[in-house]
Amino acid sequence: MKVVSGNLQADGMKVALVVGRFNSFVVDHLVSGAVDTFVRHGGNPEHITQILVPGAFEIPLAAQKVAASGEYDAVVALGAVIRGGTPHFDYVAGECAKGLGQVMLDHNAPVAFGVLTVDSIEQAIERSGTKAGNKGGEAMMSAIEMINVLKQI
Ligand SMILES: Nc1c(NC[C@H](O)[C@H](O)[C@H](O)CO)[nH]c(=O)[nH]c1=O
Ligand SMILES: CC(=O)[C@@H](O)COP(=O)(O)O
Repeated sequence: MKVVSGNLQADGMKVALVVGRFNSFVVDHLVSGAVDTFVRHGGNPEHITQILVPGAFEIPLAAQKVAASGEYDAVVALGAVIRGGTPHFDYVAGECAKGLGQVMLDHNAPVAFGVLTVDSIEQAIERSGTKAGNKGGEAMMSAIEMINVLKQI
C-alpha cells in the first residue's frame, strides 16, 4: 500500500492570513500563534501577508480573492465568533465556515479554519494560547501539512 502524507516543513511557503478584527483581544493571540508556528516549522515571516477584515462574516470574500490571485500557497482564516443572546452567532459562524469551505474547493487551494466558534469569552481565551492550546497555531499547522500533501497527489 502506498501512503501519501504531508510533512510540516514550511520553508519556501507563502501564506496569507485572513483575519477578522472583531474580538481582537482574542484574535491577536491567534495571529501570534499562527506566525510562531510558521516560523518554528522553517517558514520565513516575511512570506506571511496579513489581511484584516471587519469580522468573520467578511473572511470568505477576502479569502476568495486571495485564493484567486494564485500568489499564496494557502489561506489561514483567523477570527473569533462568540455567542451572544440572539441567533446572530449562527448566521455569522455558519456563513464563515460555509464560505471558506466553498473557497477551498472552488480554488483547489488549502484554506485552514482557525476561526473560534465558542459559547463564551472564557472558551475563547482557553483556545487562544492558554489551557486548550492555540487554534491559530493549529490552523497554520494544517495549512502547512495540506500544502505538502497536495504537492504529492
Ligand atoms: N459578533 C461577531 C461578529 N460580528 C460581525 C460580523 O462578522 C460582520 O462583520 C458584521 O455583521 C458586518 O457584516 N464577527 C466576529 O468575527 N465575531 C463575532 O463574535
Ligand atoms: C456572534 C455574534 O454575532 C454576537 O456577538 C452577537 O451578540 P448578540 O446575539 O447578543 O447580539
